[in-house]
Amino acid sequence: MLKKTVRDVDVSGKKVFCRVDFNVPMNNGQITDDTRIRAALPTIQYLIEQGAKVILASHLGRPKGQINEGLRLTAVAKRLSDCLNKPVQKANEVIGEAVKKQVNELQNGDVLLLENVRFLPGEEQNDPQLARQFADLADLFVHDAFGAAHRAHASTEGIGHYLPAVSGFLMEKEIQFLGSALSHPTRPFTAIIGGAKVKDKIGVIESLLDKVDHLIIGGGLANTFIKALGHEIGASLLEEDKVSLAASFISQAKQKGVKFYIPTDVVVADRFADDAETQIVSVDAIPPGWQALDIGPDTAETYRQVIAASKTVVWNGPMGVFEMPTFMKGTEAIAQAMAEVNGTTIIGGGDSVAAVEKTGVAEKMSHISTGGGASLEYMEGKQLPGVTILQDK
Ligand SMILES: Nc1ncnc2c1ncn2[C@@H]1O[C@H](COP(=O)(O)OP(=O)(O)O)[C@@H](O)[C@H]1O
Ligand SMILES: O=C(OP(=O)(O)O)[C@H](O)COP(=O)(O)O
Repeated sequence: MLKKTVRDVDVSGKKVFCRVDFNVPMNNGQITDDTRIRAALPTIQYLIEQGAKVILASHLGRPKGQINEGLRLTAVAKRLSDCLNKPVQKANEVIGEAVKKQVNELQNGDVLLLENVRFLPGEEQNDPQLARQFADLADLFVHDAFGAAHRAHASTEGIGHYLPAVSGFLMEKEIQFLGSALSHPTRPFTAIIGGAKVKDKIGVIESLLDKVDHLIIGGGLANTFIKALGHEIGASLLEEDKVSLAASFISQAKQKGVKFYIPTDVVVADRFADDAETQIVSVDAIPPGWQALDIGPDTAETYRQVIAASKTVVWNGPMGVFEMPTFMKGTEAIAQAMAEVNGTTIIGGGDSVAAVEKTGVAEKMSHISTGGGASLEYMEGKQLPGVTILQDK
């Protein structure tokens, strides 16, 4: 079903609540990759040019309904202002009297960024009262946070019950591209899944097994599968209650004729630090107390060959803790392999995109998606709540 976009409505002089995904990778208060900010600029610039009063809202990280000084959006407002080449006002709260006053003082074309919406527990609970408070600030809801479209939260879904809701340009572009590239993928079709959001992503594997020819597992997610094979994984990141699910995916893959790849060797470290002591070990020889923080060289070479022979590759989730140079080689190898594919390559997710940017091969990808979990769920064929809530054309 086609959804209305910001082009289909009159925004001039209107107060527009625009949800964006400014959940950017940060290190010590510094933004390490601003792809998600730049990706939202076309919608924001359009709203400014049309003379809307722009109220931007985003989450940053997972502060779990509490104020977390390290997760304020101050640096984001500054970077946005630099990108737009115009002042961006920043609210110190998500909602309340001070925010209302700031909104009421906005002139046409002004931009105000609210504080991290996840400072309030009502955001993730999709509390109707909070959604109503957001809606009361504005005349229209523009949803441009594709990366958070799989979340039914107050600022991504709830608000749409109280205001006319349309998509922004980024949301529109992501859905169009992913829809057409993945409806009839050229084969072999390979999906690569890694990263640390194991609970969120492991479920996606079930439906991917009906779609792909090869499924490659890496990153923190791989440990749950290594454990499912019966190996000890020391102090590695693990989702204990997902081990039997992981085992069932390994046998389902066999039945369905899907080639399923789990690391055969890993880089282990004696602690979670760039200057830790490291070893490359087989997955059946992870020493007690050590943690797997990257795929090993044999695994990277196997994965490279599978990727190189594919015609469609979708990748979400780094192969290791790429933020630390010591554990970046696996992710780098996969990024290089993706760059050499003669076919369609799609990479999604805040950290995955940052990793590809860091490796310098971003321009070689067919599509860089701002959503990791969102693009996986979209690929599964799931209805994304943040899209469903938008008005039909
Ligand atoms: N073996 C590992 N152990 C712990 N964390 C890991 C491991 N491999 C990758 N990670 C972490 O996963 C994070 C990214 O995961 P995720 O949020 O799922 O990806 P994305 O943002 O691309 O969707 C990175 O911060 C990275 O350091
Ligand atoms: O970073 C995001 O997702 P991603 O890591 O799947 O790309 C989005 O901003 C959603 O964040 P969330 O997974 O904390 O809801």
